[in-house]
Amino acid sequence: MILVGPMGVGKSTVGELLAARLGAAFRDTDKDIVDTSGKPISEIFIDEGEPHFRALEREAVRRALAEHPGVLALGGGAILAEETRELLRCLPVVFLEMGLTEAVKRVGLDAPRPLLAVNPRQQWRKLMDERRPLYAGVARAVVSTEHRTPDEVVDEILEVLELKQS
Ligand SMILES: Nc1ncnc2c1ncn2[C@@H]1O[C@H](COP(=O)(O)OP(=O)(O)O)[C@@H](O)[C@H]1O
Ligand SMILES: O=C(O)C1=C[C@@H](OP(=O)(O)O)[C@@H](O)[C@H](O)C1
Ligand SMILES: [Mg+2]
Repeated sequence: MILVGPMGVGKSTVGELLAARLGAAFRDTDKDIVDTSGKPISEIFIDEGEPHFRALEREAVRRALAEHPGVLALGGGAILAEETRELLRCLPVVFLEMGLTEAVKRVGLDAPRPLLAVNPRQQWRKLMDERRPLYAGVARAVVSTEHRTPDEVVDEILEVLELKQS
């Protein structure tokens, strides 16, 4: 199962819980990139620039999809690559979503995201206008994460994918 959606929506948090619930392994392409390159994502953006990060990301996603049968969280911008969208076709992809106010709140609580470092509200709107159709296009199901704890988001994912034990 693959989780996509914008920065801060909870892909990493929910992915880990979902994997535990399914007794499956969890993997996160952002973490793979950090482990391989030996530095945080914010530093890769500063030192090598976003195009280089996107190339590392395409490779990390390709490898994870080939190697990893469990739950996989992608970085928020991974679906910008057509090659990645093509690889996701026919896979159980879930689009986690939330609105602007919630996004600004959550991203502020967490590790720095270079793309929202300056004027987060305006940047968020711009990113989501571009990305919403891409997320929706690859997803088999859309799950709202607002007013839900990460555990409740897991319940909803299992429900919509009809994997829930009754
Ligand atoms: N359902 C939720 N409700 C409230 N806060 C959440 C929820 N899911 C995640 N968070 C918080 O939002 C922040 C971003 O979560 P994270 O899992 O890193 O998102 P992503 O991987 O999508 O960028 C973290 O501080 C996390 O604790
Ligand atoms: O949306 C994006 O372009 C990005 C999302 C981040 O991952 P999360 O979605 O896990 O925050 C990380 O890959 C990088 O900062 C770029
Ligand atoms: Mg993440």
